[in-house]
Amino acid sequence: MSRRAPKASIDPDARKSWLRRALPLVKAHRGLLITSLVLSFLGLIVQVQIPNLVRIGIDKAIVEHSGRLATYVWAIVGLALGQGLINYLARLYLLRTAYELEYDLRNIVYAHLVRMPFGFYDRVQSGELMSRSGSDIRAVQMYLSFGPSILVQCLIAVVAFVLMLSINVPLAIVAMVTMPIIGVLGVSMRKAIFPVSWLIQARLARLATVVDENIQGVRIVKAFAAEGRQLRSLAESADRIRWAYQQDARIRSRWNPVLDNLPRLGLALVLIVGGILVIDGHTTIGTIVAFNSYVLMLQPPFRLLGMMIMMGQRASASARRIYEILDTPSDVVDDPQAVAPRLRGDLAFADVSFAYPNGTVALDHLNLTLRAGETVAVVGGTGSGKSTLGRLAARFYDVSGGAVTIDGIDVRKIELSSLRSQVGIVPDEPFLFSLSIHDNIAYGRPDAARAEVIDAAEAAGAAEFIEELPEGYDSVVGERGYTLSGGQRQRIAIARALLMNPPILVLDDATSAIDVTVEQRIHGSLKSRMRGRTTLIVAHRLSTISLADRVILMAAGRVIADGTHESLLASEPRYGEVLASAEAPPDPDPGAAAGELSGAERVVRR
Ligand SMILES: Nc1ncnc2c1ncn2[C@@H]1O[C@H](COP(=O)(O)OP(=O)(O)OP(=O)(O)O)[C@@H](O)[C@H]1O
Repeated sequence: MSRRAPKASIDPDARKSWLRRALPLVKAHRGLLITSLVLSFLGLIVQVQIPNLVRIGIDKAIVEHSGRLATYVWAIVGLALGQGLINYLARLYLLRTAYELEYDLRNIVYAHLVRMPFGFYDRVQSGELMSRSGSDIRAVQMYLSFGPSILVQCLIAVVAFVLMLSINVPLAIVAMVTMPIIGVLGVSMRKAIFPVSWLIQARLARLATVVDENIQGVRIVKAFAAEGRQLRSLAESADRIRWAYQQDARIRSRWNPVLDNLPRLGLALVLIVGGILVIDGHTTIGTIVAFNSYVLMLQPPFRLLGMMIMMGQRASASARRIYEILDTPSDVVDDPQAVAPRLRGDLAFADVSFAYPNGTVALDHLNLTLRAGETVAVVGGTGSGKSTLGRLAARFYDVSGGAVTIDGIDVRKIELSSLRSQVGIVPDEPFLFSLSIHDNIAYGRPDAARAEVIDAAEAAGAAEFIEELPEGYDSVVGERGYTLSGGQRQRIAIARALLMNPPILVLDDATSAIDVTVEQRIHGSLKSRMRGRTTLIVAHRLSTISLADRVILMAAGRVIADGTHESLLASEPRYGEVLASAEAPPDPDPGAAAGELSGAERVVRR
């Protein structure tokens, strides 16, 4: 299916009101919107003619016997059919406008989200983002598309009132008496309901977060036998929602009977005043019947006024939240003079300092150079800044001080897409998509041939277990790849990075879940694949460190020692300490013989 780009964007001027900022989007679809509004106005004009025709039919054909009843009946049927057709078209165009607007809004928000830097995702909760890109977009869309249509429907009141005035002035005024009251009460009810419905939305979002965490974290919940606790937190959230819904029901049941019965009061008033007028010979029976219809016909638009005000309040709050995303600039963007060279792989950190957006200092005036083709293991205590090195090399974040360079070029001067295709990162908890294994490995190069995918899988030591799966490379892995063990997922992630053949490869604890014996087996192929490639390995295990030519030891965001494994072992007591704490205790693991540890098992062991 072809994808069309959004037809317009949101006005970037944050000083303007939310509606004015959204105007370019509405204008881009004005053809559809105006067609739907004109059609619904036409429909209303036809609709108000029907009671009038009933009036003439009763008065002429039934009371005065001066016309054929069938003529009026057919005319009414014809008008009703015409109105049905017009309403059908009006609704069709209105819904098309609504979904076109929603499509554009979704694409605008999503295009912005994918451009957001990592720091943004560190701050914002995924549940919150889901809600912004779901219900908030819908609330804005509803108001932009249905708002004008409700206004047009309210015009029916004006048209019908004019028509009633032309028939009988006093009775027209009587018929309209209850309408302003319905309007005012409708608005008051919505005002009373709005805070509660807002609370319901917020609590539903909270519940969604709890459910989301329960599902995402089900392995940890089960591993810690915390089902009871999780259920209690779920019940708490559900309870809060129940309370809010009860408040909503209380307000509605207080207001609705009044709002429902006011039109009946209108009918009674029309009957009594109209009845007197008929008895006195000032009007006809047909007029009373027609005015009855008008009283009933006019009531919904007046009630809609209240709804429109509420929709407006909700849309304004939703728009504010959406604009918050759109107004957050992406600080990691391409420099206008950025280049896209084929990199050799000389990677250098020159006096690099870096703090995460929350202020945590991760690197402190760090200096490190990796020559092209060199394999370096980074060792250090937890939180010493090892993983941060790879994230800065791929420019997931920008340094706070100093510079990261590749082949002497500052990474901020290299086009992001070029940089990221040439710096491959394999994290310790890789993310797999619920696609086939082939597609997961070929994620960075969707056009890769099956032979290349198999070759990468072989180098990563994944080919063997993949071939044993019932559908081999076409097996679809469960959501996030959870049908595979942790080590199997890691090997697929390594294959995914190797297939890209990047000149710089960062293995961030990427073999931590792979059983040592399996790791030993794939060492040969990994080593040959690392040859000629600059490889940075964040390592805890001796077996992994042995893949490297050189080892650096990190502490508190700095390099504190640099040398071969043997020289560090001999000269640097802190190196021995870090290794000892990482290696201990050797675990006589019955599962290890069969393969790797699953995610939950590893969590339990940690
Ligand atoms: N996204 C983040 N937001 C804020 N602080 C972070 C983030 N990621 C890491 N940190 C902090 O930055 C510091 C360095 O983290 P880093 O992940 O580089 O350490 P590490 O040496 O790889 O640790 P480990 O071996 O435990 O993975 C730590 O204090 C950590 O808490």
